Amino acid sequence: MHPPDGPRSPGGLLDGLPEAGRGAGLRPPPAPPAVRPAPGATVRPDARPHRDRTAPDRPAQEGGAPAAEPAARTVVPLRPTAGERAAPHGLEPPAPPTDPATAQPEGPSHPVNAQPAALPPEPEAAEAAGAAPASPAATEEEPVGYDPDEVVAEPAGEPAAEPAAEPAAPHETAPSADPAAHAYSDVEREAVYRAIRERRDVRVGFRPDPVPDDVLVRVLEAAHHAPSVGFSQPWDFVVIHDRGTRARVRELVQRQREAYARALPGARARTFSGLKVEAILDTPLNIVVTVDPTRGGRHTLGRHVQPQTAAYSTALAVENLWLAARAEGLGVGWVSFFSERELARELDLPPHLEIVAYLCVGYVEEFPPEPELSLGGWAQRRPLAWAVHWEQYGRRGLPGEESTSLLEETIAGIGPLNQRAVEEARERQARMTKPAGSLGVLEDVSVQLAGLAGECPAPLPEPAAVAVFAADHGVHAQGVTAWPQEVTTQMVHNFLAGGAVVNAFAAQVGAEVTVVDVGVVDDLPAVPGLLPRKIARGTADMTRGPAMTRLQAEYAIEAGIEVARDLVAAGNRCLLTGDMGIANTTASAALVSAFTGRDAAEVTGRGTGVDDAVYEHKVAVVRAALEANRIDVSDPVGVLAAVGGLEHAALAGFILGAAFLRVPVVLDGVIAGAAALAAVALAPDARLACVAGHRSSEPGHSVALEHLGLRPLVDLDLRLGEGSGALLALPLVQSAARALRDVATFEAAGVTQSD
Ligand SMILES: Cc1cc2ncn([C@H]3O[C@H](COP(=O)(O)O)[C@@H](O)[C@H]3O)c2cc1C
Ligand SMILES: O=C(O)c1cccnc1
Repeated sequence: MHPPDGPRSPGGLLDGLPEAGRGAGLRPPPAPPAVRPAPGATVRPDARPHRDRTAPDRPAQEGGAPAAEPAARTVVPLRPTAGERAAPHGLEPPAPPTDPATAQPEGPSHPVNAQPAALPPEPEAAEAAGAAPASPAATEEEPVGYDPDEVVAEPAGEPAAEPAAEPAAPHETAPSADPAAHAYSDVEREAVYRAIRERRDVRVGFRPDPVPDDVLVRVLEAAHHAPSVGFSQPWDFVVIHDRGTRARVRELVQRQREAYARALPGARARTFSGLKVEAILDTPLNIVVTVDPTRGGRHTLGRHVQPQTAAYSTALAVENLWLAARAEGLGVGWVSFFSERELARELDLPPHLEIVAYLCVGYVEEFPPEPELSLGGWAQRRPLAWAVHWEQYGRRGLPGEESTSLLEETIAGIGPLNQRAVEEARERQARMTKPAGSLGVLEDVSVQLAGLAGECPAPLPEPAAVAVFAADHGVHAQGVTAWPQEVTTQMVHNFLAGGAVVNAFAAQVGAEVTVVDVGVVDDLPAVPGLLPRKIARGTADMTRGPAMTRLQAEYAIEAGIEVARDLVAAGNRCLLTGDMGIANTTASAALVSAFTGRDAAEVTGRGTGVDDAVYEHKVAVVRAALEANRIDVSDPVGVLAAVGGLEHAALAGFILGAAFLRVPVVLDGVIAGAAALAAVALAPDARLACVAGHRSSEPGHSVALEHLGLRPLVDLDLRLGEGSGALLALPLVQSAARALRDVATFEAAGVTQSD
């Protein structure tokens, strides 16, 4: 599946990002957040340390809507901006630090195929960089004996090994000024980090060779030295060689695997069918790791408020076992496709035990350089920078970097198409066995996808995921729709039960449906498939002032960015927009009018279907909302806050997130079009990641598409939303990509070209 110009790296979240795209300037700092909750319960705490918390509250307008005028904002300088950094998420592996004990790696890690940033270099590299080689003492084998006293002081109190280069006993060493005096030698540390880096969940390529008893004891000793809550050591290890037992366990696993496969959307199911999930019979032994949640008696220190810490402790034992196994050259595969009770019965375990892990252990032909699921395209490694927050969740940045908001970082990372890939794609289209231009708009789509991915041909845009952002609208109170507000909640339940149009279309084209609650009035159940990201219980009535506070709009945008990141990290290569929110065509019309300058009457449609009288009223409501708020298109977040919905803001973030990740985003109807106007106002190059799935019959949608310069792929008088139009376009986008990838050239197929 490599492009014709030779092998490439496995392809990370940010691979192919043209450097030109990294330095896009930041917008001027957004105007200050008016830190006030909207009427109704504000669900997210409305403050962050890096945002201005001192902005005085404004008196609420009648109806409780927050005031429009912003107060002064504390601007936190960004040093450097994400765009100025050499590689915000580490396109390069880190340069070897000269002293890994103290030096910070220069550059963050490659998101997929390099060492994590915190991990020092290979031993050779460390030595080449001037690190001291190991003394012979360091390589002498220590007997691995079990000393309970050692472990009582876990984990911080465990005696640190003396640096190998200075073999003096700790009590003889003069107090050192160096706080890292107890660090291991470079070589020892590298060995620790190497085991962590190269540990793999192995499922293929096991050898039948038996595992010698002494090796197995060492590995189990390592597991047994794990930290545990209240030093309860709640684990046990059942070592299984018996082939009959393993064959029966494998049958249980097979059944679960089949049930899981049946629940997968098409594209996922295809990838999954090629994935191995267990090596129960391929390995010479299996180890069942159990937890006894009662071990240690009634008063186990630390467990009484957090009973789950017993299982956590046992998981730590599994990790110790796994790392030790890696050092011994043993592969370990953790099988989780089983019903715990079924397996416990099969293994005749005492009923008070629970199973934490079922491990397949054996020597391997090789350790894959990356997780098998990453190499197989199932999921990708999240960059460390996504996971590190300073002082408060949401303030991101790696140590040594200035923290930045997700929105600022995302905007700064959105760039133009990769021109080399664009030209290669155009040139290839001209050589494909078809008359030039005969695939019409699909040729442009294929070129866009190549430019976006930075490689020609682009990866196929599958698997694909539609995110349906759901929220309610204060403007519903103005009587702009025939449907009661509770239909938003009811439809969310319908989506989750698989009964809506979005589900039917997604099933047809093999896409996954994720519903995101960013602002539904009602409480929603915690169920798989629903992401709870409620920012507020609906917006305020925009005819009386801003629909949201600025901070709520920012939170919603960031929620959308996060959803895009998560879906892409989970292996999706194409995102689709979806929406649900009774009355959201009214907010869409206001946004389209605000961003395009067109009159309310030109951009307001009948939504779910309203009669002439309600339609006239709806136009007047849109106009009133635009008059009640200060509209400044140079401040897109402010516009979203004024007349948008929480789902519009989240969709804008979702589009920005896709553009940042250089993954195509197929837009649905008027709600997505309105959100895309905001996204493109924030980052003009975000448009390059967008494919207009269809043209809805809402007039505001055509206006938005025209303003965005996007040509819709499907035009079928749809006016539903939910993601329906985007899903219908998905096979077209995928076909465009596949044609560029698979169609032979005239030279290759021996077909004569026209003169
Ligand atoms: C049963 C039902 C299912 C829907 N699915 C999408 N929408 C669409 O219609 C709503 C917007 O239209 P308006 O602004 O006229 O209220 C949104 O929820 C949108 O997703 C639906 C609407 C209804 C009633
Ligand atoms: O065209 C749309 O996107 C649309 C129309 C009506 C209701 N919801 C969405």
